[in-house]
Amino acid sequence: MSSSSTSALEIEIFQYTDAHQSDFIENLKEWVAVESNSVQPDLRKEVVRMMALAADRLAALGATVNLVNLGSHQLPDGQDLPLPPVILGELGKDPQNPTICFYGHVDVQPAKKEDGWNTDPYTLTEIDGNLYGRGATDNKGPVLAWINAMETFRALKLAMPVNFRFVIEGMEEVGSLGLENLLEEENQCFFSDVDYFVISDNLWLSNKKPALTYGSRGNACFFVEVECGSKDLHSGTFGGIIHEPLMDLITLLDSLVDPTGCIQIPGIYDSVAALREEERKLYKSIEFDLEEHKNNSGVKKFIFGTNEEILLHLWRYPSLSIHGIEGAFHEPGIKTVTPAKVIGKFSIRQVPHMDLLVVKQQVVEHLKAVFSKRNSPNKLKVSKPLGSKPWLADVNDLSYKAARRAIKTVFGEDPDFIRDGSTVPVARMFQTITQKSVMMLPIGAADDGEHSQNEKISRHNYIKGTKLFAAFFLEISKLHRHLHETSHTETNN
Ligand SMILES: NCC(=O)N[C@@H](Cc1c[nH]cn1)C(=O)O
Ligand SMILES: [Zn+2]
Ligand SMILES: [Zn+2]
Repeated sequence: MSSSSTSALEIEIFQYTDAHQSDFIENLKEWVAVESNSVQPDLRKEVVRMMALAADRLAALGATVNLVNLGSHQLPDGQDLPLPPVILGELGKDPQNPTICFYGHVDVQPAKKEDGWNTDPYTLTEIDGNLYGRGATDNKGPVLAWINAMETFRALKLAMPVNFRFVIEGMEEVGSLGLENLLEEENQCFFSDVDYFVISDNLWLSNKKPALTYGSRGNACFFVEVECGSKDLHSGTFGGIIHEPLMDLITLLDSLVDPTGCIQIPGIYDSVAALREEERKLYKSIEFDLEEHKNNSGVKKFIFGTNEEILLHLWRYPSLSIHGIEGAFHEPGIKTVTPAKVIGKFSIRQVPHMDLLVVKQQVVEHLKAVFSKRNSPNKLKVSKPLGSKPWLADVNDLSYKAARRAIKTVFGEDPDFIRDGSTVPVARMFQTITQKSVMMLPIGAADDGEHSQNEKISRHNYIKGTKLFAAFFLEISKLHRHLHETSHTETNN
């Protein structure tokens, strides 16, 4: 449905988009077919191939594309592995137009059919209006939707209403390695004329209602390692007479959070920004369907029972999750061995105004204190391999106004204004480094299953997302020009 204020130009653009749905879906099929998994080193060549495909598509639109080499990084075994290049692309330099920098990533989380997928994760498959495949929503679909919107203007021979800049990376799923340095280096060059940053790498809060995102949590990832010696031991020969590393580790992991979700590390909540009354009211007014969210998760019961508590704990309080134990036996069957070294992996989602250095110190002190009570002779090591800060935007920025109007035009309703419990490290990087406006404009629905089995984007969201981006180009162009004409007139008077 389109609102009554849809212009003739928008109608022409939307009709083109509808008529070319199959082409746009074919493009997504081609991208999903590339197993650009950035987590597994032996698939790095596929990430590099994916970057080249994305660069070609931008170049076909007439963009100048630079594949920037980021050097290499060290794997846990000490081996050096080249990082995939980052795409810096640009199209348009009209001084009358606003310059929008779009960020996206084309690497994906790992996926195997045997993990429980109903279809091959690398063959985009449409079932009941949903397009299933790894990366369909995170993040290949949204990146292509932006490109489709540009392609529509080009195909209809319409003047581009904005200047485009692109940052497309291939290491987002492992913490955007190497990106921050590049952004700092390019701040006065590539980013110098950017007015607005737009990121489309998160989901709506609802399965059906569009959203605009003005905040995301950061993340501090921790490894806690316990080692008793250089080799695994037979539990019949040594069990009961040694301090087993896995027992030490389980005690340490068990000490982190209580069953109400409250983090047990002393001091961790000390600097969390106090909740303001307007904020509480805002949460009350958001249309959030707790039952729908529960169904999307597949679990029977959440820790919290009200919308407000759930949103507070997802968006503006820290949370701690345990992700795995390296070195512990995890295959089917029985193995009566005690591992010599185990590494527990957990992360703490950061909110304003937590400080990563302070958090690390609190974690280390807590783990050491718990460990010392066990009188274990084993070696304890704690490290923080990755840390990203939270991000919070000003919803009065012009880009939010433009996006809100575009959403109303395309979806016929106002968006929810939401924060995101997950982390898009680049949002905070753009904001801190460039001091420019950053907005997250998601097109995926809450049930898209990012990082999960049977990830999808619906045909509806992919196509409407394409229209949304096109409508956004027009709205931000209008508002930006108006603002600059007004300020120019004021200066002259
Ligand atoms: N859609 C964004 C996303 O899923 N981001 C990851 C990024 C991350 C954070 N810590 C390590 N990686 C997320 O888990 O939030
Ligand atoms: Zn993503
Ligand atoms: Zn992701």
